[in-house]
Amino acid sequence: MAGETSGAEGADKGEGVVAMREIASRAVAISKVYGHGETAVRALDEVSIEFPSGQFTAVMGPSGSGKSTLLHCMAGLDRVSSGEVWIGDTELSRLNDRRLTMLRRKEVGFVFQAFNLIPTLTAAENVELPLAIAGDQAERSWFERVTGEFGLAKRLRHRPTELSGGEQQRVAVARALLSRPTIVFADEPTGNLDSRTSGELLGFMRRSVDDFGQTIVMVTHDPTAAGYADRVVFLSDGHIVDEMAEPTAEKVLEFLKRLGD
Ligand SMILES: Nc1ncnc2c1ncn2[C@@H]1O[C@H](COP(=O)(O)OP(=O)(O)OP(=O)(O)O)[C@@H](O)[C@H]1O
Repeated sequence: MAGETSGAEGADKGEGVVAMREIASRAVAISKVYGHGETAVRALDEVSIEFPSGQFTAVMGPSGSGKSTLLHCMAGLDRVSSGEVWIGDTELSRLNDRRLTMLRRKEVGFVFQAFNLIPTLTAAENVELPLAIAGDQAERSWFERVTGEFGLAKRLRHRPTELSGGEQQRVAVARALLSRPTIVFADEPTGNLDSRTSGELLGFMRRSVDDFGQTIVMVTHDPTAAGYADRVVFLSDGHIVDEMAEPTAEKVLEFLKRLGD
């Protein structure tokens, strides 16, 4: 986990000791340019940001503003053009592909909009897959706690086609959490879910932050989804243009309206 600290968040006021909050992941002036010459697109332009441990951050912004690019670069799924990405104490650009893959397996969970489960495996096998690939195994009690919290205990022997969309996405989030990663990135995890099922999934994600101390960064277009987060970061044109603490759906909607004016 990270050695970096920030601010006085989490300060132990009783003893006057400032218990610094760890930073799970951070970007230092990262830029990402796709293509070359006249057709080059600068998707991220010197973005710096910190994601404190145990915090749920939502990333919002117009289509094409660089949200997915930010997530992919932070998760080590894509390389930055310049700048530094840190997961805990490790700077990703210094890693070769093999070490980057190993770090991703251990330290990073990723949830995609399109569930991305393996159709021939059961829910339990899907949840265990990343650890199995890494030659590892979760403690039974932790596996049961995660799948239990996500309401999957009675669905573990089912294959993805036998599960609802909401259940499939809960399997995907449980899979991302099982290795107790430093950070979980979720790219529009509720994009394919109806509002009731979205609310359920977001409730589970919120509890994984509150109960397990998980760190989550989630891209969303939905102000209601952003209302489950501790903080919202707004991207526009490859820049972070603002952020909001303790968001509510109403506050976020109001802000987005003003941003669009
Ligand atoms: N592989 C790529 N090659 C070239 N350009 C790309 C590539 N991926 C993204 N871009 C461009 O980079 C910019 C940022 O894209 P990105 O997908 O990060 O935006 P986004 O905010 O996630 O958008 P959306 O909300 O529509 O998913 C866009 O202009 C996009 O066209």
